Amino acid sequence: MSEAVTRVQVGGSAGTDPYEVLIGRQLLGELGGLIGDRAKRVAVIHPEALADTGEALRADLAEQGFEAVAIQVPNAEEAKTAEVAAYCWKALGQSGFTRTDVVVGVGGGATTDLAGFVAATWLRGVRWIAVPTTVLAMVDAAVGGKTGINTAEGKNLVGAFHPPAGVLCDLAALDSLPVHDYVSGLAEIIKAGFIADPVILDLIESDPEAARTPAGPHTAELIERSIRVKAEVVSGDLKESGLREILNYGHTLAHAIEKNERYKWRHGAAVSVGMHFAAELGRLAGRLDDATADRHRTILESVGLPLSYRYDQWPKLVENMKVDKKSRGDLLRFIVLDGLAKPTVLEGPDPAVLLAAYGEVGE
Ligand SMILES: NC(=O)c1ccc[n+]([C@@H]2O[C@H](COP(=O)([O-])OP(=O)(O)OC[C@H]3O[C@@H](n4cnc5c(N)ncnc54)[C@H](O)[C@@H]3O)[C@@H](O)[C@H]2O)c1
Ligand SMILES: O=C(O)C(=O)C[C@@H](O)[C@H](O)[C@H](O)COP(=O)(O)O
Ligand SMILES: [Zn+2]
Repeated sequence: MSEAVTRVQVGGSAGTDPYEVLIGRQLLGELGGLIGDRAKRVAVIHPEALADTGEALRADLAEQGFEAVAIQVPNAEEAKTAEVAAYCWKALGQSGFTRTDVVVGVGGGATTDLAGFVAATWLRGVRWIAVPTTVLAMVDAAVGGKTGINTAEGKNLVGAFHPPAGVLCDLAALDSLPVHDYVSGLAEIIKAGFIADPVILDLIESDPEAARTPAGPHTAELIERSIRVKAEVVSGDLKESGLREILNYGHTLAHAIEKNERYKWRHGAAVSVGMHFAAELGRLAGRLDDATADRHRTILESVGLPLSYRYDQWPKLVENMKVDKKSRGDLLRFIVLDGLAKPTVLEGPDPAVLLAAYGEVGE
């Protein structure tokens, strides 16, 4: 008997095509149907770490009658470059990829961001399907249509809003994920807890050690709740004209750290430090109560996420934050909390307050 599949709908308002996020096990049988009859060719973009998965998918799609190619890209952030995107465009061109053909991105958030970007830009936009294989990609990166690559100047500076035609979250994929990567994804789950769904925080706090593994008792619920938070936000504001900015909680500093580390840090680890900073900023700005601010440290630390970054790097981080997409002119803007699940924008904080908040984070 097949296990239950949960379906979460995304979009469908304001002229966007709705699509579904499927959460369950053994979901890859759904792929052919999502690709549809109009496609002749399918490109499966996958990272080196998932070479076997990528090849198995390609072979399966070929058996179903598609002209299927597998495009292997580097692991992690090394895939999110203009050079790798160009390599993928070349492979699509050589396969004769047309507007009815489909890209499938299988992997972590770096791979799905790249695959979505390649799909957004090829022929000015072809359909794509996300098959996220990390917890972070399931709960965040693969949902919502933000696609893109990094440049030397900053994180995700080149990209497009291009929602997928469907998202398949096969929980079985998480079993092969290194614990470091699993825990990194918990940062975005905790983010969803602080900005919108505090039950997420209660579930993690009930057994932080168990939350660190896919075998934990609340894994499926944590993933589903986080996807529902993301789905609701992006359904109301696909192109980030307002509400969607709350998903950037902790990201202003996080992206500055990632750039400073030349994209060698895991995104979730940087978001963890970034949320710690945002909590201190909220507290010092007089917005956030002490208990909720302190809760950030406790919960992030309890699952093994980092809280600190190098104090002496502050001037560089400030420079990096200026290219954050939420900036307007010379004004830095941060998402902070007015209380639990009450995200808001803090515009142009006093540099002294920013430094004081970083004083709590820097080591
Ligand atoms: N588009 C969005 O809305 C959005 C949201 C959040 C994060 N992101 C982006 O997502 C990226 C981070 O994604 P991530 O945390 O998934 O990291 P990742 O994609 O870098 O994956 C981490 C590592 O795990 C490997 N891997 C993936 N699945 C595996 C599996 N099942 N078993 C073993 N190894 C596996 C990858 O090849 C990589 O080496 C960042 O670039 C971030 O900017 C985008
Ligand atoms: O979907 C969003 O919107 C987010 O901000 C989710 C973030 O977790 C994600 O890291 C996103 O890629 C950041 O977007 P950016 O526009 O700040 O690059
Ligand atoms: Zn993120």
